Amino acid sequence: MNTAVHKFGGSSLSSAARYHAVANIIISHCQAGDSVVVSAAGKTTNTLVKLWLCYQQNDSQGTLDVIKLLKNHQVELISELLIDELQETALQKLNDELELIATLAQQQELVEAQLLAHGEVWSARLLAQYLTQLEHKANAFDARDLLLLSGGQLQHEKNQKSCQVLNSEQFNVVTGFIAKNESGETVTLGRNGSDYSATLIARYCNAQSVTIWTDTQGVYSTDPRKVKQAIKYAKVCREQANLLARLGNPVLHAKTLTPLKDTNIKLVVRSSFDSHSACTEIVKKGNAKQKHFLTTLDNHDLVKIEQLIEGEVGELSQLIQHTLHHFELDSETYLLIPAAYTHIVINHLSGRANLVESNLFGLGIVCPNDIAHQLTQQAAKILQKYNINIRFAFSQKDMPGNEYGLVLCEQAFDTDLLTILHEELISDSQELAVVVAGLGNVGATFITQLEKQLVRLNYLLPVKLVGLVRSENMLFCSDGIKIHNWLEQWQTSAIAYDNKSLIAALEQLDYEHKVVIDITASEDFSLLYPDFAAQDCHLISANKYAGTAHTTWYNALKEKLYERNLKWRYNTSVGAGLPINFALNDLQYSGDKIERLLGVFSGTLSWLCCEYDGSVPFSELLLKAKDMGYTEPDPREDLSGRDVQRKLLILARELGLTLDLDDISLTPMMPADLAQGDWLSFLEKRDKLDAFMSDKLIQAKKEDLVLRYVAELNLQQDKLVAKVALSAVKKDEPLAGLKAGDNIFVINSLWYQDNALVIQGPGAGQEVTAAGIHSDLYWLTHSLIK
Ligand SMILES: Nc1ncnc2c1ncn2[C@@H]1O[C@H](COP(=O)(O)OP(=O)(O)O)[C@@H](O)[C@H]1O
Ligand SMILES: N[C@@H](CC(=O)OP(=O)(O)O)C(=O)O
Repeated sequence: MNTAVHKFGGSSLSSAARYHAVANIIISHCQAGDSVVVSAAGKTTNTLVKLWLCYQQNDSQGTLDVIKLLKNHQVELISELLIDELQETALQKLNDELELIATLAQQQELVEAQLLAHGEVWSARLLAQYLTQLEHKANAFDARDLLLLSGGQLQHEKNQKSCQVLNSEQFNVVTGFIAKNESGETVTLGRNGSDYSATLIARYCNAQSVTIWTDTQGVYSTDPRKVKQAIKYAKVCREQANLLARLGNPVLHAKTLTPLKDTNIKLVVRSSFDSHSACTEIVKKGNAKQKHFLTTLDNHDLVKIEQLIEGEVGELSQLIQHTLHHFELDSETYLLIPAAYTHIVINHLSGRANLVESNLFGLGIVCPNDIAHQLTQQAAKILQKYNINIRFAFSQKDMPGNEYGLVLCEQAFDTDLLTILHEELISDSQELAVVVAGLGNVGATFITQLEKQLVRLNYLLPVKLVGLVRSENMLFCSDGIKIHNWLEQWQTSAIAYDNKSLIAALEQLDYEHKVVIDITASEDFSLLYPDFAAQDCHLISANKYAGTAHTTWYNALKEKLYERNLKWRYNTSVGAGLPINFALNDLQYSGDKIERLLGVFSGTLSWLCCEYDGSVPFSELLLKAKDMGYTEPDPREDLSGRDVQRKLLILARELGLTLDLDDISLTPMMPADLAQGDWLSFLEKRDKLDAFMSDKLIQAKKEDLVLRYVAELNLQQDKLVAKVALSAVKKDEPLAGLKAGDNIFVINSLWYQDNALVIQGPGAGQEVTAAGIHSDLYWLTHSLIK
């Protein structure tokens, strides 16, 4: 049977609400037979360690206080999650256990590992009971019945047998972090060790995959809680993940990868807070680019050790329950030890260890071949510039293909400094993958222009065209599509398109940044934007649908993009390449307040209104425009004004207004009943349209006015005016002086009150629209290197 192992860390189980979320993930992502490995809820292990310290210091009041703290937390979880008999039994059991802990403490009989194990026992039991209460078959297992160590070595054969008790008919909720030794005593696998428990159980059960569910969406270039610009990596190779862990990074425990050696068990890190977001897959060597990482170490001591014995680092880590980093430099061996445990290590090594430096803070740099030295020097320079005293800086080859650098300093660096280091050391390593959807006139022109534009973009950041998408086919080439013969590649290598395959192809892209450029006019395609965001793709749209979708959907999309630090540009969805979005944003950023926005936003209706002078019936002009390709296939789509209404909504939202399409009054440029029926039936009734337009023109001429199809947003009055309609305008107004086919935007603001700011020019056309999309792509690329 294909089983999977899912591990939920303390951060995923910190409250009743989180247990509930975890249960939902299990119900939706796991099958019966899967194992769910859990850590202690929230910071329970830290609290248990505190209890152990009080006990050791004979602080009986402190011991009782911490027991009370543990009790309150567990009682709260149980009371919020379980009901009736299940709750009663669980509370009783907890009470008995806490009483026993208190008694053992009083009798000086507490055992450290046995005490620490309670955290995992409580969370496994509670989660299994909660799943049972939700009517799913689940059972809690104590890993001490599954994982045996003898002489510090895991007993693989025995453990494999023991793991056969894991049942294929239910969810098996297993305690992480703990195991037992040959004397039946509890042993722990080291702080953060539940990741290791999960991969061990996966190996023993022959599972297909291990998912480490945590509170970040994967493995990032640095701690995303500290650096907003941290880059989430789609793939990280095992060697680099291991090195990162050995430098003390908490996202994966250092031993996690050991059980996966020589197996094809898939390992992913994903968020239990956002279970649909793209994750990080930890892959075998050669299946991912080498990445750049920064990791920090807090308050460590540097100790020189004589003649390190094989396996001793492991033993010492076990002794202090923390991963220890060791390295050799100038034929000396050094150990980096969390300062609180240095005395234990030095005592244990009785005379073979000397303290070299104490209370150091460190920056670890994990990077591709041959640049660790350069990056370490660069980091040291930056730190010195910020008055950080450096005690030690070196770089090392870890194993073939892996390098790292370590800078040890006297002071801790705050998140601002880490952000600067990230910007200076990591940014250069990034690449942007471009996927273009929609290969019509504008799409094809965009790609032709891209060949030249890449030279400019690559100056900022390496940019590669990796995907082309049409409604029925798609072409993905993760190393980059050769632009000069993309059509040939398309013809030989494009595969059938469907939404699922597109998302899977985006997920596979091993790039720091990805962008989907939507040059389709498809509403269905725009509905995939949240999925693109979940795959960490930036968005550039010429398509207007997402920008004018219902507020709830639109806001949820914006929120999702914001959370992931993703950008969305849609410069060409209004006015093709005209910089109207830039202008509105720029004015607002510089403190201006827009009071009125007026304009002609449709090239087709602009042409029709400018050309129509009554000398020929309006419908004749309309058919001419259709023949010249100026209109939609059914020109009534243009006359309906819906497209203009959408554009006005996009601009209104750019001004921060919360509007929906229905909030913009729309009067089409034709009698309402002409919208019904097919094109031929419309042609039969074209006289009606001619009479409608002729009336409007006669009336306008009488008042010495001209006709324009106008979109208006007026924020001056108490009540917002947002409307789209045919209007008669004065001949000396900017709207009147419009060139046939052009768009015009007239902006009145605090600074442009009487004399409006006017942007005018072609609002359609493949060259200018494609160039407008390039403007967005350039902006995005530039924003990524900042
Ligand atoms: N490069 C990184 N990528 C992701 N998370 C990181 C990284 N560096 C540090 N972290 C930290 O690791 C934490 C997850 O580890 P941990 O707290 O042990 O989770 P859990 O309780 O799920 O085991 C994150 O909250 C994050 O702050
Ligand atoms: N509860 C243990 C083991 C563990 O792995 O926890 P977490 O998955 O929360 O890092 C600890 O705090 O060390």
